[in-house]
Amino acid sequence: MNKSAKIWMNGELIDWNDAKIHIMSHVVHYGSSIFEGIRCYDTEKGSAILFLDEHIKRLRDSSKIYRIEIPYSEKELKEAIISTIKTNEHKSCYVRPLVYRGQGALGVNPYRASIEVAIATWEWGTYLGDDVLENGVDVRVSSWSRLAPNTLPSWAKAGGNYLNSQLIKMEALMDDYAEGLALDINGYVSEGSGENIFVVRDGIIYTPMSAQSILPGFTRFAVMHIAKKLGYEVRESLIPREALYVADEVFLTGTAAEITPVRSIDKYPVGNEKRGPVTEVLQHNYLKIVQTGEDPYNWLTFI
Ligand SMILES: Cc1[nH+]cc(COP(=O)(O)O)c(CN[C@@H](CCC(=O)O)C(=O)O)c1O
Repeated sequence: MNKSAKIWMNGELIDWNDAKIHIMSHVVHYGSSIFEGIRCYDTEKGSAILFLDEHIKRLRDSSKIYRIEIPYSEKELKEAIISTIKTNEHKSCYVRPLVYRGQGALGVNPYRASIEVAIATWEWGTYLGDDVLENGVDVRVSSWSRLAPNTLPSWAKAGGNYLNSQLIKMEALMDDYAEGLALDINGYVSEGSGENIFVVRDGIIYTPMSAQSILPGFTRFAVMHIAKKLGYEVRESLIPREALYVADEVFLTGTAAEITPVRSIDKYPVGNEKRGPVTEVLQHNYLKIVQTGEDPYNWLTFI
């Protein structure tokens, strides 16, 4: 992992190696954290954070769902993020704001634990490996379902949700796949351990509905917006597992994953087993924004 000089913790910028928490923190025992994954890009017009306002709002939403009172305003969090990026002298980086329940008293009851806030930044290349944005990845359908509705809320980006993601990821890696795709409890396609998914068939672009145990991602939003602007029909719909096997194209989207083509699923080849034309044009339009800084949709915050 590419360490940076400083991590912001509760208002202070401290050395990376000193950014520690107590073992008796509630979060260590009960997974009581919420977080965001944000990218700052070194665009031709300068460094810019993609979807900053949206990520901070989703962090706020996650805190509301888990009844966590974040002790900083959205403005203060944004300023802290920008300050941390600049202190660490990043031109581009990945940003991880984290809110967690600290010390106080153990036991499930979270209300007696303190609320702590940290912001880490580091340089993080392509999420699923080098050259995958062009060559794609091999994935499998997981034997683990995505979170069941009304159990762990998938719209909250909470640490505990990623225990399900870890099971999906470990199972995929054990069989030499780059990623696992989970179905929802009804057997319809949901999402990857850390990404949303899109399926292209006969020129129509499909993606699971936001109520199908997914984290409704901003990259998913961006891809849907760009696709509609380009004249594609985009459908949020139930996608049966077998649709994956007869798709013309499949790709994953996420802040870390960006737009990653899928070249095979459960050893079934997808299309020509490489990035398809629809995936390529969407990837080109998405990356053009973060590379050139030309921002027709006002998604960038220049710092
Ligand atoms: C479960 C999940 N689903 C969808 C997405 C896509 O959301 P968005 O980034 O807003 O387009 C992410 C982001 N995954 C983040 C964390 C990855 C990690 O390993 O940690 C990310 O991509 O930053 C998820 O974790």
